[in-house]
Amino acid sequence: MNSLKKQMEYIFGGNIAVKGITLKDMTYSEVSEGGLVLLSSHEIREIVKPFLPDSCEVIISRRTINIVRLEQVITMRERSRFLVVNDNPGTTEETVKDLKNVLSEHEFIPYLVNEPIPEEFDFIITPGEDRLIPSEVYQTFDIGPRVISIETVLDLKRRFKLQVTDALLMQYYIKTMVHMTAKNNEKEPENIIDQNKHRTFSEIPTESRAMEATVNFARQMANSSNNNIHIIGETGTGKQMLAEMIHNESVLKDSPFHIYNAASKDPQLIEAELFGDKEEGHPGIMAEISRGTMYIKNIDSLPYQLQNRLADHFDEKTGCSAVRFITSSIDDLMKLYKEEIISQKLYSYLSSHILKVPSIAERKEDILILINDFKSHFKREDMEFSARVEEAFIQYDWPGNVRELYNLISYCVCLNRKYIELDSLPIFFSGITRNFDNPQKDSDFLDTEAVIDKIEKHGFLSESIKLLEIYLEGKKENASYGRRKVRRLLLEDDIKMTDQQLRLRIEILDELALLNVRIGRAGTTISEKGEKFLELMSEK
Ligand SMILES: Nc1ncnc2c1ncn2[C@@H]1O[C@H](COP(=O)(O)OP(=O)(O)OP(=O)(O)O)[C@@H](O)[C@H]1O
Repeated sequence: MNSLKKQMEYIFGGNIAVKGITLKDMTYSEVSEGGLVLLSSHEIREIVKPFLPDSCEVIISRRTINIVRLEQVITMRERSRFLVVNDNPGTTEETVKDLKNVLSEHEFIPYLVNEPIPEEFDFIITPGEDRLIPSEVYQTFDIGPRVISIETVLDLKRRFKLQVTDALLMQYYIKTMVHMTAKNNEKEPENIIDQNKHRTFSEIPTESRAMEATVNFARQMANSSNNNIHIIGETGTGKQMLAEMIHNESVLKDSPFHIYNAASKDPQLIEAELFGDKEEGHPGIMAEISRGTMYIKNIDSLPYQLQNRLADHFDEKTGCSAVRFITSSIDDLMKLYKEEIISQKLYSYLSSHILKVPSIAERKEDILILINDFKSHFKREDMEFSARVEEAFIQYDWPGNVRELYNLISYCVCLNRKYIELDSLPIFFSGITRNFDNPQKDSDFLDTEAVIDKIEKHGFLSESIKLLEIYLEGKKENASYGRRKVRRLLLEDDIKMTDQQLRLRIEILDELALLNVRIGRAGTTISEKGEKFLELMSEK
Protein backbone atom coordinates (compact mmCIF):
# COMPACT_ATOMS: atom_id res chain seq x y z
CA MET A 1 0.00 0.00 0.00
CA ASN A 2 2.81 2.34 0.95
CA SER A 3 4.48 1.61 -2.36
CA LEU A 4 1.34 2.41 -4.42
CA LYS A 5 0.82 5.63 -2.45
CA LYS A 6 4.47 6.64 -2.93
CA GLN A 7 4.22 6.00 -6.68
CA MET A 8 1.13 8.21 -6.95
CA GLU A 9 2.80 10.98 -4.94
CA TYR A 10 5.96 10.90 -7.04
CA ILE A 11 4.14 10.76 -10.38
CA PHE A 12 1.58 13.46 -9.65
CA GLY A 13 3.95 15.58 -7.58
CA GLY A 14 1.39 16.99 -5.15
CA ASN A 15 -1.26 17.73 -7.80
CA ILE A 16 -3.47 15.05 -6.27
CA ALA A 17 -3.94 14.60 -2.53
CA VAL A 18 -3.28 10.89 -1.85
CA LYS A 19 -4.32 8.97 1.24
CA GLY A 20 -3.22 5.36 1.65
CA ILE A 21 -5.16 2.88 3.75
CA THR A 22 -4.65 -0.83 4.25
CA LEU A 23 -7.54 -3.27 4.50
CA LYS A 24 -6.90 -3.92 8.14
CA ASP A 25 -7.13 -0.20 8.99
CA MET A 26 -10.31 0.37 6.98
CA THR A 27 -13.19 1.87 8.99
CA TYR A 28 -16.55 3.31 7.95
CA SER A 29 -15.42 6.93 8.04
CA GLU A 30 -12.09 6.45 6.29
CA VAL A 31 -13.37 7.54 2.85
CA SER A 32 -15.30 10.78 2.52
CA GLU A 33 -18.30 11.39 0.23
CA GLY A 34 -17.40 11.94 -3.40
CA GLY A 35 -13.82 10.68 -3.05
CA LEU A 36 -12.11 8.63 -5.72
CA VAL A 37 -10.93 5.23 -4.51
CA LEU A 38 -8.08 3.45 -6.24
CA LEU A 39 -8.01 -0.23 -5.30
CA SER A 40 -4.77 -2.18 -5.58
CA SER A 41 -6.54 -5.28 -6.95
CA HIS A 42 -9.89 -6.75 -8.06
CA GLU A 43 -9.89 -9.25 -5.24
CA ILE A 44 -10.46 -6.66 -2.51
CA ARG A 45 -13.38 -4.94 -4.23
CA GLU A 46 -16.10 -6.91 -2.44
CA ILE A 47 -14.34 -6.65 0.92
CA VAL A 48 -14.02 -2.87 0.69
CA LYS A 49 -17.46 -2.13 -0.78
CA PRO A 50 -19.42 -1.95 2.50
CA PHE A 51 -17.03 0.70 3.85
CA LEU A 52 -17.47 3.11 0.95
CA PRO A 53 -20.10 5.85 0.63
CA ASP A 54 -22.33 5.37 -2.45
CA SER A 55 -21.11 8.64 -3.95
CA CYS A 56 -17.54 7.30 -4.27
CA GLU A 57 -16.06 6.42 -7.60
CA VAL A 58 -13.99 3.24 -7.49
CA ILE A 59 -11.28 2.30 -9.96
CA ILE A 60 -8.95 -0.64 -9.88
CA SER A 61 -5.30 0.02 -10.43
CA ARG A 62 -3.85 -2.04 -13.22
CA ARG A 63 -0.39 -3.19 -12.20
CA THR A 64 2.49 -4.14 -14.39
CA ILE A 65 6.16 -5.05 -14.25
CA ASN A 66 8.69 -2.30 -13.56
CA ILE A 67 10.47 -2.05 -16.92
CA VAL A 68 13.39 -0.17 -15.39
CA ARG A 69 14.30 -3.31 -13.48
CA LEU A 70 14.55 -5.52 -16.57
CA GLU A 71 18.02 -4.34 -17.56
CA GLN A 72 19.77 -7.64 -16.81
CA VAL A 73 17.04 -9.75 -18.39
CA ILE A 74 17.08 -7.68 -21.58
CA THR A 75 20.77 -8.39 -22.05
CA MET A 76 20.48 -12.21 -21.64
CA ARG A 77 21.08 -14.43 -24.64
CA GLU A 78 17.98 -14.83 -26.81
CA ARG A 79 15.45 -17.60 -26.25
CA SER A 80 16.26 -18.00 -22.56
CA ARG A 81 13.53 -19.80 -20.64
CA PHE A 82 12.25 -18.18 -17.44
CA LEU A 83 10.03 -19.71 -14.80
CA VAL A 84 7.72 -16.90 -13.59
CA VAL A 85 6.89 -16.98 -9.85
CA ASN A 86 4.15 -14.82 -8.35
CA ASP A 87 1.75 -15.11 -5.43
CA ASN A 88 -1.41 -16.40 -7.13
CA PRO A 89 -2.45 -17.85 -10.51
CA GLY A 90 -4.09 -14.59 -11.65
CA THR A 91 -1.10 -12.33 -10.95
CA THR A 92 1.28 -14.98 -12.36
CA GLU A 93 -0.66 -15.04 -15.62
CA GLU A 94 -0.68 -11.22 -15.84
CA THR A 95 3.08 -11.09 -15.18
CA VAL A 96 3.74 -13.71 -17.87
CA LYS A 97 1.67 -11.66 -20.32
CA ASP A 98 3.48 -8.40 -19.50
CA LEU A 99 6.90 -10.09 -19.76
CA LYS A 100 5.99 -11.65 -23.12
CA ASN A 101 4.88 -8.27 -24.46
CA VAL A 102 8.11 -6.55 -23.52
CA LEU A 103 10.61 -9.40 -23.96
CA SER A 104 9.28 -11.42 -26.88
CA GLU A 105 12.80 -12.78 -27.51
CA HIS A 106 12.53 -14.97 -24.37
CA GLU A 107 10.15 -17.67 -23.21
CA PHE A 108 8.14 -17.36 -19.98
CA ILE A 109 6.56 -20.29 -18.17
CA PRO A 110 4.08 -19.72 -15.29
CA TYR A 111 4.80 -21.49 -12.01
CA LEU A 112 1.84 -22.33 -9.80
CA VAL A 113 2.46 -22.66 -6.09
CA ASN A 114 1.81 -26.26 -4.87
CA GLU A 115 2.18 -27.64 -8.40
CA PRO A 116 5.22 -29.63 -9.56
CA ILE A 117 8.07 -27.51 -10.95
CA PRO A 118 8.02 -27.54 -14.76
CA GLU A 119 10.90 -29.54 -16.19
CA GLU A 120 12.71 -27.23 -18.55
CA PHE A 121 13.80 -23.69 -17.82
CA ASP A 122 17.07 -21.74 -17.40
CA PHE A 123 16.26 -19.04 -14.86
CA ILE A 124 13.63 -17.93 -12.38
CA ILE A 125 12.05 -14.49 -12.52
CA THR A 126 9.77 -12.96 -9.85
CA PRO A 127 8.19 -9.57 -9.12
CA GLY A 128 9.27 -9.36 -5.49
CA GLU A 129 8.01 -12.80 -4.38
CA ASP A 130 11.37 -14.48 -3.81
CA ARG A 131 10.02 -16.21 -0.67
CA LEU A 132 7.91 -18.41 -3.01
CA ILE A 133 10.81 -19.58 -5.19
CA PRO A 134 10.55 -23.38 -5.52
CA SER A 135 14.23 -24.14 -6.19
CA GLU A 136 17.45 -22.47 -5.07
CA VAL A 137 19.40 -24.18 -7.85
CA TYR A 138 18.54 -21.67 -10.56
CA GLN A 139 19.73 -18.12 -10.94
CA THR A 140 16.89 -15.84 -9.91
CA PHE A 141 15.98 -12.35 -11.17
CA ASP A 142 13.89 -10.40 -8.73
CA ILE A 143 12.41 -7.51 -10.73
CA GLY A 144 10.78 -5.90 -7.68
CA PRO A 145 7.07 -5.50 -6.91
CA ARG A 146 4.69 -4.67 -9.74
CA VAL A 147 3.98 -0.99 -10.27
CA ILE A 148 0.96 1.11 -11.24
CA SER A 149 0.47 0.96 -15.02
CA ILE A 150 0.66 3.97 -17.33
CA GLU A 151 -2.98 3.34 -18.42
CA THR A 152 -4.12 3.85 -14.84
CA VAL A 153 -1.97 6.98 -14.51
CA LEU A 154 -3.52 8.46 -17.69
CA ASP A 155 -6.98 7.47 -16.50
CA LEU A 156 -6.40 9.37 -13.25
CA LYS A 157 -5.11 12.38 -15.18
CA ARG A 158 -8.37 12.45 -17.16
CA ARG A 159 -10.60 12.04 -14.13
CA PHE A 160 -8.85 14.82 -12.21
CA LYS A 161 -8.70 17.00 -15.36
CA LEU A 162 -5.02 17.74 -14.77
CA GLN A 163 -3.38 20.31 -17.03
CA VAL A 164 -0.32 18.26 -17.93
CA THR A 165 0.67 16.70 -21.25
CA ASP A 166 0.74 12.90 -21.59
CA ALA A 167 4.39 13.14 -22.62
CA LEU A 168 5.40 14.97 -19.46
CA LEU A 169 3.39 12.61 -17.32
CA MET A 170 5.16 9.74 -19.04
CA GLN A 171 8.52 11.26 -18.13
CA TYR A 172 7.44 11.58 -14.51
CA TYR A 173 6.25 8.00 -14.65
CA ILE A 174 9.63 6.73 -15.83
CA LYS A 175 11.46 8.90 -13.32
CA THR A 176 9.27 7.37 -10.60
CA MET A 177 10.12 3.84 -11.76
CA VAL A 178 13.83 4.69 -11.62
CA HIS A 179 13.30 6.16 -8.20
CA MET A 180 11.43 3.06 -6.98
CA THR A 181 14.26 0.92 -8.29
CA ALA A 182 17.00 2.98 -6.67
CA LYS A 183 15.14 3.04 -3.38
CA ASN A 184 14.20 -0.60 -3.57
CA ASN A 185 16.64 -1.78 -0.95
CA GLU A 186 15.80 0.94 1.50
CA LYS A 187 13.14 0.24 4.07
CA GLU A 188 10.09 2.43 3.43
CA PRO A 189 9.02 4.44 6.47
CA GLU A 190 6.06 2.85 8.23
CA ASN A 191 2.67 4.50 8.04
CA ILE A 192 2.29 6.66 11.11
CA ILE A 193 -1.12 5.16 11.88
CA ASP A 194 0.35 1.65 11.93
CA GLN A 195 3.02 2.95 14.25
CA ASN A 196 0.47 3.57 16.98
CA LYS A 197 0.17 -0.18 17.32
CA HIS A 198 3.52 -0.25 19.08
CA ARG A 199 3.58 3.24 20.50
CA THR A 200 3.93 4.03 24.15
CA PHE A 201 3.68 7.29 26.11
CA SER A 202 7.45 7.80 26.08
CA GLU A 203 7.18 8.44 22.34
CA ILE A 204 5.06 11.56 22.68
CA PRO A 205 7.56 14.34 22.10
CA THR A 206 6.48 17.31 24.21
CA GLU A 207 7.63 20.32 26.17
CA SER A 208 4.10 21.53 26.81
CA ARG A 209 2.96 21.40 30.42
CA ALA A 210 -0.63 20.77 29.36
CA MET A 211 0.37 17.79 27.19
CA GLU A 212 2.73 16.45 29.88
CA ALA A 213 -0.11 16.55 32.41
CA THR A 214 -2.38 14.66 29.98
CA VAL A 215 0.26 12.00 29.38
CA ASN A 216 0.93 11.56 33.10
CA PHE A 217 -2.75 11.18 33.83
CA ALA A 218 -3.16 8.74 30.92
CA ARG A 219 -0.27 6.67 32.25
CA GLN A 220 -1.97 6.38 35.65
CA MET A 221 -5.28 5.47 34.04
CA ALA A 222 -3.73 2.82 31.82
CA ASN A 223 -2.83 0.78 34.83
CA SER A 224 -5.84 1.52 37.01
CA SER A 225 -8.79 -0.82 37.20
CA ASN A 226 -11.43 1.60 35.89
CA ASN A 227 -13.11 0.41 32.73
CA ASN A 228 -14.14 3.73 31.20
CA ILE A 229 -11.99 6.59 30.01
CA HIS A 230 -13.25 9.53 27.97
CA ILE A 231 -10.89 11.59 25.80
CA ILE A 232 -11.72 15.14 24.66
CA GLY A 233 -9.81 17.08 22.02
CA GLU A 234 -10.12 18.89 18.70
CA THR A 235 -9.86 16.91 15.49
CA GLY A 236 -6.39 15.52 14.74
CA THR A 237 -4.96 16.21 18.20
CA GLY A 238 -4.13 12.55 18.76
CA LYS A 239 -7.10 11.18 20.72
CA GLN A 240 -7.00 7.83 18.96
CA MET A 241 -3.24 7.67 19.29
CA LEU A 242 -3.57 8.26 23.04
CA ALA A 243 -6.27 5.60 23.31
CA GLU A 244 -3.98 3.09 21.58
CA MET A 245 -1.11 4.06 23.85
CA ILE A 246 -3.29 3.49 26.91
CA HIS A 247 -4.11 0.06 25.51
CA ASN A 248 -0.45 -0.68 24.71
CA GLU A 249 0.61 0.16 28.26
CA SER A 250 -2.21 -1.65 30.05
CA VAL A 251 -2.56 -5.28 31.10
CA LEU A 252 -4.80 -5.73 28.04
CA LYS A 253 -1.97 -4.99 25.60
CA ASP A 254 -1.89 -8.53 24.22
CA SER A 255 -5.64 -8.48 23.49
CA PRO A 256 -7.21 -6.73 20.48
CA PHE A 257 -7.73 -2.96 20.16
CA HIS A 258 -11.14 -2.40 18.48
CA ILE A 259 -12.15 0.92 16.90
CA TYR A 260 -15.72 2.01 16.29
CA ASN A 261 -16.55 5.38 14.75
CA ALA A 262 -20.08 6.56 15.48
CA ALA A 263 -19.90 9.64 13.22
CA SER A 264 -22.01 10.16 10.08
CA LYS A 265 -23.91 6.89 10.26
CA ASP A 266 -27.50 5.94 9.98
CA PRO A 267 -28.92 5.31 13.54
CA GLN A 268 -30.32 1.92 12.44
CA LEU A 269 -26.94 0.88 11.16
CA ILE A 270 -25.28 1.86 14.44
CA GLU A 271 -27.87 -0.13 16.36
CA ALA A 272 -27.35 -3.20 14.16
CA GLU A 273 -23.57 -2.96 14.28
CA LEU A 274 -23.31 -2.43 18.03
CA PHE A 275 -26.26 -4.38 19.37
CA GLY A 276 -26.89 -6.95 16.68
CA ASP A 277 -29.37 -7.73 13.97
CA LYS A 278 -31.72 -10.68 14.51
CA GLU A 279 -32.68 -10.97 10.84
CA GLU A 280 -29.06 -11.05 9.73
CA GLY A 281 -28.29 -13.35 12.65
CA HIS A 282 -25.32 -11.47 14.07
CA PRO A 283 -25.11 -10.59 17.75
CA GLY A 284 -23.41 -7.17 17.43
CA ILE A 285 -20.04 -5.89 18.50
CA MET A 286 -20.98 -5.28 22.14
CA ALA A 287 -22.04 -8.89 22.67
CA GLU A 288 -19.07 -10.26 20.77
CA ILE A 289 -16.33 -8.41 22.59
CA SER A 290 -14.92 -10.51 25.35
CA ARG A 291 -11.45 -9.02 25.80
CA GLY A 292 -9.34 -6.05 24.81
CA THR A 293 -9.97 -2.31 24.49
CA MET A 294 -12.93 -0.90 22.60
CA TYR A 295 -12.38 2.67 21.37
CA ILE A 296 -15.62 4.41 20.38
CA LYS A 297 -14.85 7.68 18.66
CA ASN A 298 -17.32 10.56 18.30
CA ILE A 299 -19.53 9.14 21.05
CA ASP A 300 -21.76 12.24 20.77
CA SER A 301 -22.94 10.95 17.38
CA LEU A 302 -24.45 7.89 19.06
CA PRO A 303 -28.28 8.22 18.81
CA TYR A 304 -29.77 9.36 22.11
CA GLN A 305 -31.99 6.26 22.43
CA LEU A 306 -28.97 3.96 22.15
CA GLN A 307 -26.91 5.75 24.77
CA ASN A 308 -28.58 4.15 27.78
CA ARG A 309 -28.25 0.76 26.15
CA LEU A 310 -24.53 1.35 25.78
CA ALA A 311 -24.34 2.49 29.40
CA ASP A 312 -26.04 -0.80 30.42
CA HIS A 313 -23.29 -2.66 28.62
CA PHE A 314 -20.69 -0.62 30.49
CA ASP A 315 -22.53 -1.71 33.63
CA GLU A 316 -22.40 -5.35 32.65
CA LYS A 317 -18.71 -5.23 31.91
CA THR A 318 -17.77 -3.25 35.05
CA GLY A 319 -15.61 -5.41 37.18
CA CYS A 320 -14.75 -7.56 34.20
CA SER A 321 -11.09 -6.73 33.84
CA ALA A 322 -10.86 -8.21 30.33
CA VAL A 323 -12.62 -5.32 28.56
CA ARG A 324 -12.04 -1.57 28.71
CA PHE A 325 -14.03 1.13 26.91
CA ILE A 326 -12.41 4.34 25.77
CA THR A 327 -14.67 6.97 24.21
CA SER A 328 -13.91 10.31 22.61
CA SER A 329 -15.56 13.54 21.56
CA ILE A 330 -14.45 16.85 20.17
CA ASP A 331 -16.75 18.87 22.41
CA ASP A 332 -16.63 19.16 26.15
CA LEU A 333 -18.71 16.48 27.90
CA MET A 334 -20.53 18.91 30.18
CA LYS A 335 -21.57 21.00 27.17
CA LEU A 336 -22.84 17.86 25.44
CA TYR A 337 -24.82 16.91 28.51
CA LYS A 338 -26.30 20.39 28.95
CA GLU A 339 -27.32 20.49 25.29
CA GLU A 340 -28.96 17.08 25.77
CA ILE A 341 -26.75 15.43 23.19
CA ILE A 342 -25.47 12.97 25.79
CA SER A 343 -27.91 11.25 28.16
CA GLN A 344 -27.54 11.63 31.90
CA LYS A 345 -26.81 7.95 32.35
CA LEU A 346 -24.05 7.87 29.76
CA TYR A 347 -22.66 11.13 31.13
CA SER A 348 -22.36 9.62 34.57
CA TYR A 349 -20.22 6.78 33.17
CA LEU A 350 -18.01 8.96 31.00
CA SER A 351 -17.45 11.91 33.31
CA SER A 352 -15.43 10.18 36.00
CA HIS A 353 -12.19 9.73 34.03
CA ILE A 354 -11.63 12.44 31.47
CA LEU A 355 -8.46 13.18 29.53
CA LYS A 356 -8.09 16.40 27.56
CA VAL A 357 -5.67 16.48 24.65
CA PRO A 358 -4.54 20.05 23.97
CA SER A 359 -4.78 21.51 20.46
CA ILE A 360 -1.65 22.70 18.68
CA ALA A 361 -2.70 26.28 19.33
CA GLU A 362 -2.46 25.43 23.06
CA ARG A 363 0.98 23.81 22.71
CA LYS A 364 2.90 25.89 20.21
CA GLU A 365 6.15 25.09 21.97
CA ASP A 366 5.78 21.58 20.54
CA ILE A 367 5.54 22.54 16.87
CA LEU A 368 9.26 22.35 16.08
CA ILE A 369 9.64 19.26 18.28
CA LEU A 370 6.87 17.50 16.34
CA ILE A 371 8.42 18.57 13.03
CA ASN A 372 11.76 17.04 14.04
CA ASP A 373 9.94 13.89 15.07
CA PHE A 374 8.23 13.65 11.65
CA LYS A 375 11.47 14.40 9.82
CA SER A 376 13.14 11.46 11.49
CA HIS A 377 10.03 9.35 10.89
CA PHE A 378 10.52 9.99 7.15
CA LYS A 379 14.29 9.61 7.53
CA ARG A 380 14.68 13.17 6.28
CA GLU A 381 16.64 14.76 9.12
CA ASP A 382 18.59 16.66 6.45
CA MET A 383 15.53 18.69 5.36
CA GLU A 384 15.78 22.33 6.51
CA PHE A 385 13.07 24.98 6.78
CA SER A 386 13.91 28.64 6.33
CA ALA A 387 13.54 30.90 9.37
CA ARG A 388 10.44 32.44 7.75
CA VAL A 389 8.81 29.05 7.28
CA GLU A 390 9.49 28.13 10.91
CA GLU A 391 8.07 31.47 12.01
CA ALA A 392 5.00 30.93 9.83
CA PHE A 393 4.52 27.47 11.35
CA ILE A 394 4.44 29.03 14.80
CA GLN A 395 2.02 31.79 13.71
CA TYR A 396 -0.42 29.46 11.98
CA ASP A 397 -3.41 28.11 13.94
CA TRP A 398 -3.34 24.52 12.66
CA PRO A 399 -7.10 23.83 12.66
CA GLY A 400 -6.38 20.22 11.67
CA ASN A 401 -3.85 19.95 14.52
CA VAL A 402 -1.10 17.28 14.51
CA ARG A 403 -2.71 15.51 11.53
CA GLU A 404 -2.44 18.70 9.45
CA LEU A 405 1.15 19.26 10.58
CA TYR A 406 2.04 15.68 9.70
CA ASN A 407 0.41 16.01 6.27
CA LEU A 408 2.27 19.21 5.56
CA ILE A 409 5.63 17.65 6.47
CA SER A 410 4.87 14.61 4.29
CA TYR A 411 4.09 17.03 1.44
CA CYS A 412 7.49 18.69 1.98
CA VAL A 413 9.13 15.25 1.97
CA CYS A 414 7.55 14.58 -1.45
CA LEU A 415 9.11 17.77 -2.82
CA ASN A 416 12.42 15.95 -2.40
CA ARG A 417 14.34 19.10 -1.53
CA LYS A 418 16.84 19.91 1.16
CA TYR A 419 15.72 23.52 1.73
CA ILE A 420 12.07 24.43 2.12
CA GLU A 421 11.04 28.05 1.56
CA LEU A 422 7.69 29.74 2.09
CA ASP A 423 6.88 29.64 -1.61
CA SER A 424 7.51 25.87 -1.71
CA LEU A 425 4.53 25.31 0.58
CA PRO A 426 1.21 24.21 -0.92
CA ILE A 427 -1.29 26.84 -1.97
CA PHE A 428 -3.90 25.54 0.46
CA PHE A 429 -1.58 26.63 3.23
CA SER A 430 -2.54 30.22 2.46
CA GLY A 431 -3.19 31.08 6.10
CA ILE A 432 0.49 30.87 6.74
CA THR A 433 1.41 33.85 4.60
CA ARG A 434 -1.23 36.16 5.98
CA ASN A 435 1.09 37.57 8.59
CA PHE A 436 3.95 38.16 6.22
CA ASP A 437 3.10 41.31 4.38
CA ASN A 438 6.36 42.78 5.62
CA PRO A 439 8.63 39.80 5.48
CA GLN A 440 11.88 40.04 7.29
CA LYS A 441 14.91 39.15 5.17
CA ASP A 442 15.98 35.56 5.44
CA SER A 443 19.63 36.14 4.68
CA ASP A 444 21.25 33.84 7.21
CA PHE A 445 19.51 30.85 5.64
CA LEU A 446 21.17 31.30 2.25
CA ASP A 447 24.60 29.70 2.36
CA THR A 448 25.97 31.34 -0.80
CA GLU A 449 29.25 29.44 -0.80
CA ALA A 450 27.50 26.06 -0.60
CA VAL A 451 25.13 27.10 -3.40
CA ILE A 452 27.99 28.26 -5.66
CA ASP A 453 29.87 25.08 -4.91
CA LYS A 454 26.95 22.90 -5.97
CA ILE A 455 26.26 24.94 -9.15
CA GLU A 456 29.92 24.78 -10.20
CA LYS A 457 29.93 21.01 -9.85
CA HIS A 458 27.51 20.89 -12.79
CA GLY A 459 28.60 23.80 -15.03
CA PHE A 460 29.57 27.46 -15.16
CA LEU A 461 28.23 29.72 -12.44
CA SER A 462 27.76 32.58 -14.93
CA GLU A 463 25.39 30.44 -17.00
CA SER A 464 23.19 29.59 -14.02
CA ILE A 465 23.13 33.25 -13.00
CA LYS A 466 21.96 34.18 -16.49
CA LEU A 467 19.34 31.49 -16.28
CA LEU A 468 18.04 32.88 -12.98
CA GLU A 469 18.00 36.38 -14.48
CA ILE A 470 15.84 35.12 -17.35
CA TYR A 471 13.36 33.61 -14.92
CA LEU A 472 13.40 36.84 -12.91
CA GLU A 473 12.52 38.74 -16.07
CA GLY A 474 9.71 36.21 -16.67
CA LYS A 475 8.39 36.73 -13.14
CA LYS A 476 8.34 40.50 -13.61
CA GLU A 477 6.39 40.06 -16.83
CA ASN A 478 4.15 37.55 -15.10
CA ALA A 479 4.99 34.95 -17.74
CA SER A 480 6.26 31.41 -17.31
CA TYR A 481 8.83 30.62 -19.99
CA GLY A 482 9.09 27.21 -21.64
CA ARG A 483 12.53 25.66 -22.12
CA ARG A 484 12.62 26.52 -25.84
CA LYS A 485 12.14 30.22 -25.09
CA VAL A 486 14.75 30.07 -22.32
CA ARG A 487 17.28 28.54 -24.69
CA ARG A 488 16.63 31.30 -27.22
CA LEU A 489 17.15 33.98 -24.58
CA LEU A 490 20.37 32.27 -23.45
CA LEU A 491 21.58 32.27 -27.05
CA GLU A 492 21.14 36.04 -27.17
CA ASP A 493 23.90 36.08 -24.55
CA ASP A 494 26.00 33.60 -26.54
CA ILE A 495 25.19 30.75 -24.17
CA LYS A 496 24.49 27.64 -26.17
CA MET A 497 22.87 24.75 -24.32
CA THR A 498 21.23 21.53 -25.45
CA ASP A 499 17.77 20.87 -24.02
CA GLN A 500 19.25 18.13 -21.86
CA GLN A 501 21.93 20.47 -20.45
CA LEU A 502 19.26 23.06 -19.70
CA ARG A 503 17.09 20.49 -17.97
CA LEU A 504 19.98 19.46 -15.74
CA ARG A 505 20.74 23.10 -14.79
CA ILE A 506 17.07 23.65 -13.94
CA GLU A 507 17.02 20.51 -11.85
CA ILE A 508 20.06 21.64 -9.86
CA LEU A 509 18.58 25.10 -9.29
CA ASP A 510 15.33 23.44 -8.24
CA GLU A 511 17.17 21.22 -5.78
CA LEU A 512 18.82 24.31 -4.33
CA ALA A 513 15.33 25.89 -4.12
CA LEU A 514 16.46 28.82 -6.29
CA LEU A 515 13.79 27.85 -8.83
CA ASN A 516 10.33 26.39 -8.29
CA VAL A 517 9.65 23.75 -10.90
CA ARG A 518 6.00 22.80 -11.20
CA ILE A 519 4.28 20.49 -13.64
CA GLY A 520 1.75 21.87 -16.11
CA ARG A 521 0.67 25.41 -16.70
CA ALA A 522 2.09 26.71 -13.42
CA GLY A 523 5.53 26.30 -15.07
CA THR A 524 8.93 27.17 -13.63
CA THR A 525 9.48 30.38 -11.68
CA ILE A 526 12.28 31.94 -9.68
CA SER A 527 11.89 31.58 -5.90
CA GLU A 528 12.46 34.23 -3.25
CA LYS A 529 15.68 32.47 -2.44
CA GLY A 530 16.70 32.65 -6.11
CA GLU A 531 16.04 36.41 -6.13
CA LYS A 532 18.03 36.81 -2.94
CA PHE A 533 20.89 34.83 -4.45
CA LEU A 534 20.95 37.11 -7.54
CA GLU A 535 20.98 40.15 -5.28
CA LEU A 536 23.95 38.85 -3.29
CA MET A 537 25.83 37.88 -6.45
CA SER A 538 25.39 41.35 -7.96
CA GLU A 539 26.91 42.85 -4.78
CA LYS A 540 30.03 40.67 -5.14
N1 LIG B 1 2.03 13.79 19.72
C1 LIG B 1 2.04 13.19 18.52
N2 LIG B 1 3.19 12.74 18.00
C2 LIG B 1 3.23 12.16 16.80
N3 LIG B 1 2.14 11.95 16.03
C3 LIG B 1 0.96 12.34 16.51
C4 LIG B 1 0.85 12.98 17.78
N4 LIG B 1 -0.44 13.24 17.99
C5 LIG B 1 -1.10 12.81 16.88
N5 LIG B 1 -0.26 12.27 16.00
C6 LIG B 1 -0.61 11.75 14.68
O1 LIG B 1 -1.58 12.65 14.14
C7 LIG B 1 -2.59 11.94 13.44
C8 LIG B 1 -3.95 12.24 14.03
O2 LIG B 1 -4.09 11.59 15.27
P1 LIG B 1 -5.43 10.85 15.76
O3 LIG B 1 -6.08 10.14 14.63
O4 LIG B 1 -5.09 10.09 16.98
O5 LIG B 1 -6.28 12.16 16.11
P2 LIG B 1 -7.79 12.25 16.66
O6 LIG B 1 -7.76 13.33 17.70
O7 LIG B 1 -8.28 10.92 17.08
O8 LIG B 1 -8.51 12.78 15.35
P3 LIG B 1 -10.09 12.71 14.92
O9 LIG B 1 -10.90 13.24 16.04
O10 LIG B 1 -10.14 13.64 13.73
O11 LIG B 1 -10.38 11.30 14.56
C9 LIG B 1 -2.21 10.47 13.52
O12 LIG B 1 -1.50 10.13 12.36
C10 LIG B 1 -1.31 10.41 14.76
O13 LIG B 1 -0.43 9.32 14.70
